[in-house]
Amino acid sequence: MILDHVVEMEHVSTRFGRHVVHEDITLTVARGEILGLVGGSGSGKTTLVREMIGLDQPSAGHVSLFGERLDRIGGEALAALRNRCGVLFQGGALFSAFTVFENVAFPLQEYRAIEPTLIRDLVYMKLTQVGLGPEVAARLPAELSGGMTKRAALARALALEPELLFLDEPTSGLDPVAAQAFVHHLQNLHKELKFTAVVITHDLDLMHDLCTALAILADHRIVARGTPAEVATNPHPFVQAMFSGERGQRVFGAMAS
Ligand SMILES: Nc1ncnc2c1ncn2[C@@H]1O[C@H](COP(=O)(O)OP(=O)(O)OP(=O)(O)O)[C@@H](O)[C@H]1O
Repeated sequence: MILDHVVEMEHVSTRFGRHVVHEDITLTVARGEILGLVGGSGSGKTTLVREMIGLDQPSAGHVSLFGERLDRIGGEALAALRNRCGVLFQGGALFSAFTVFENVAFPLQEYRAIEPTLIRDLVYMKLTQVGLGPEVAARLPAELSGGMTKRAALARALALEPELLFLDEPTSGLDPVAAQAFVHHLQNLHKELKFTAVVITHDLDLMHDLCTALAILADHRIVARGTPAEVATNPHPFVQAMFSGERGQRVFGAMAS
């Protein structure tokens, strides 16, 4: 069977001046998988994701999104590809002066010519999908709890029914109970909507419960890539520090030993 690759990065190197971030990275994201992108602070996770959607260009190598080489297409074609992606930024990043309704409606008004009544129905549908009641629609972001903010931001990221979802530390700032509920919700949505996702995370529970694959970024390269169970047994020192510690052992148990 030929795997359908949503993202393909080939021999990607990234430098900012003399500062080397990535060196010869080859990484694919298969349709339907939830790939956890894991690495230390400053290891280049965000930059890698920005390159996947053409917001940054690598210094060498190339990136394909939905089978199209990003270095070979123009602005309009790139915008069309980006519209097939949803992004959940770290911390939610809702527009603070807009209500939840207006935040979720924004991509629908911006990118699609849709009747106002249909927009209203779609917004309420998205809110239901992420587990928010209609009473939340009129609230401002400042009036939401951390968990509700994440859910509202997820509703906005899902507004255009993306094939590919980028989640930047989706559980950061949530207490363990809210984090677990959010991950559980993402799992159910993934079953229902069958999107592909790339998740930047440091959360071992999320890696264990949500990710179908992990890619570990260290020493400017992808040093491990595979199922969470495969990656947990990788001998690279960064991987071992992460998975063999007390918390890693508790979450991954026998997998990492
Ligand atoms: N536009 C830029 N100009 C110069 N340096 C940059 C730029 N963008 C990123 N960097 C540098 O590249 C490195 C990787 O940054 P990046 O944000 O991708 O890391 P990260 O793994 O996402 O970090 P964190 O987990 O802390 O968010 C950092 O040293 C950062 O300072």
